[in-house]
Amino acid sequence: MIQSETPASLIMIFGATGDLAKRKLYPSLYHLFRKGKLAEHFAVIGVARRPWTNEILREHVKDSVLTSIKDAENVEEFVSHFYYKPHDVSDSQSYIQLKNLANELDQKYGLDGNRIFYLAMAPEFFGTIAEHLKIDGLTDTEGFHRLVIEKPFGHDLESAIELNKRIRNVFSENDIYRIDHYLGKEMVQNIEVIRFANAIFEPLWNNRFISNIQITSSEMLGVEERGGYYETSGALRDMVQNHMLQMVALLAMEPPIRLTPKEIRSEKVKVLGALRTIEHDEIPNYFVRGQYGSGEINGEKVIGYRDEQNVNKESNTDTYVAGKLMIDNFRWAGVPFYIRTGKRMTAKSTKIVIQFKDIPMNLYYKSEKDLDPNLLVIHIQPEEGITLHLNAKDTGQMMETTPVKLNFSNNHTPGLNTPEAYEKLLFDCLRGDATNFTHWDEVALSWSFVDKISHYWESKKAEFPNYSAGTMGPKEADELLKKEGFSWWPVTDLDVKDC
Ligand SMILES: NC(=O)C1=CN([C@@H]2O[C@H](COP(=O)(O)OP(=O)(O)OC[C@H]3O[C@@H](n4cnc5c(N)ncnc54)[C@H](OP(=O)(O)O)[C@@H]3O)[C@@H](O)[C@H]2O)C=CC1
Ligand SMILES: O=C1O[C@H](COP(=O)(O)O)[C@@H](O)[C@H](O)[C@H]1O
Repeated sequence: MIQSETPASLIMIFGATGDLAKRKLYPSLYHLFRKGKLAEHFAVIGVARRPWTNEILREHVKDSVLTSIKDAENVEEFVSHFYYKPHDVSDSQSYIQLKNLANELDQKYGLDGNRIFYLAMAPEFFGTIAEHLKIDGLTDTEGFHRLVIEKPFGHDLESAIELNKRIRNVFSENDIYRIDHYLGKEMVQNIEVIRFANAIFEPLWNNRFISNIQITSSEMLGVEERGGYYETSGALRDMVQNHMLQMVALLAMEPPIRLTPKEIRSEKVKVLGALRTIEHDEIPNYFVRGQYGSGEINGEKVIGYRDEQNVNKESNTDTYVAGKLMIDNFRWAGVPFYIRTGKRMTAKSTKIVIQFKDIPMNLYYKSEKDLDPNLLVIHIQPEEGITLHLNAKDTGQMMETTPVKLNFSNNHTPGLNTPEAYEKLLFDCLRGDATNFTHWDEVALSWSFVDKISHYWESKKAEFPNYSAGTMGPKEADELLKKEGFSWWPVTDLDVKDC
């Protein structure tokens, strides 16, 4: 049975003064509190370097909640559960003080020794913090101890293995919750339900009926203040290694025998393991990289990537990636999964388009127009919904066909307010449900796939910039599909208009 309330817990947020905590974690915790999903028995300790007090943190949390939730109520009561501890991540004394405060709050709120350690900090600190939590006794209580880790989980396979070793010395795999916030998105979670709860899709979900699958995640924003981080990452590590490959795995996996984290993960792992390995010189046939130059977004001039703050003037960093993935198994042999993601593109949109094969013959061959292929579009964001593109008879005397759409839109359902990804993920973690977090095996396979591409790219100088801000990426990305008789479905034309 699904628990509707979380167990008593102490949540310790490392990086409590940072951007992620303010924009995502506090509003999400507040939503859980307001919906009655957060147990009355909860306390939060915010941890960071700056010398704040409980009062300053509470004001900060209040501000974060009121900025993002207009009709927030009982905010004073919510923030009264928050405490702050200035901290030095490499000093044992600091952890001992933290432990004393945690033990005190355990008693005060009746938290049963349950603890969640949320590391909302730069990844270089993850290993050190995990080790200190154990050495300095913060995990010495009776209850559960869970470690929530933000991305990026390593920079490549080697660094990810190293990091994993360090945290696994302290926490078991079952207690490690590696966040991929796309797995908390309503429509990403819906992929599984659309596939496995509808008799009409699953029989067609294979290489006999599907011609190709396209996943686009485009952003209008540039790198903003994250130039320093992005220079070491690029779109391949920032988006493909995690979010894009996770969506591929959910679309391609076999039905799990049970809806348990273990069974679902095991099916996803099989997909990632079946990704065709692309060797060095073949990479240009499968992957295209791009970097934005100056251009226009919403009628405003914007600078190119190389002129952004903390970015090298001759940077070779990819801000765009398009690729063809082949899954070499019985179900998917021969079906390309095209992915593309980038910054400073025409629209903010994440969509999945499943294109079905053409019917064997067109009875309406006398018509001027070709029949449009059937498409199933899963709208991840900003609209949330699904659209099925069919052909129907055009009204009138003639037997002409016209494309029609069957739409379901979450955004247009009255009273339905989709929770933020972080709200769902925090709720799951508090309940001990790791389904929508990435298992180490998935992380390792994703890195080994991506490493081949990044090694190749790092060995070659790119002709950057190669797309203007405000466009859908370099022309090579169109050619990638054109040579196989396909083209990218334009994301904005596929929007859900009504339901
Ligand atoms: N922001 C976002 O939208 C997203 C962030 N992430 C990930 O979340 C993590 C946090 O990102 P973000 O909040 O943006 O980062 P910020 O730079 O905004 O915040 C970093 C936090 O770490 C604290 N900190 C830094 N150094 C130390 C130290 N030596 N000891 C103790 N605390 C320290 C800072 O506090 P102080 O300065 O007070 O010490 C601050 O609270 C990163 O791993 C990032 O990749 C992932 C997805 C999205
Ligand atoms: O993880 C990341 O995701 C965001 C895009 O997330 P979305 O929910 O807005 O689609 C991206 O901007 C960022 O660079 C990356 O680190």
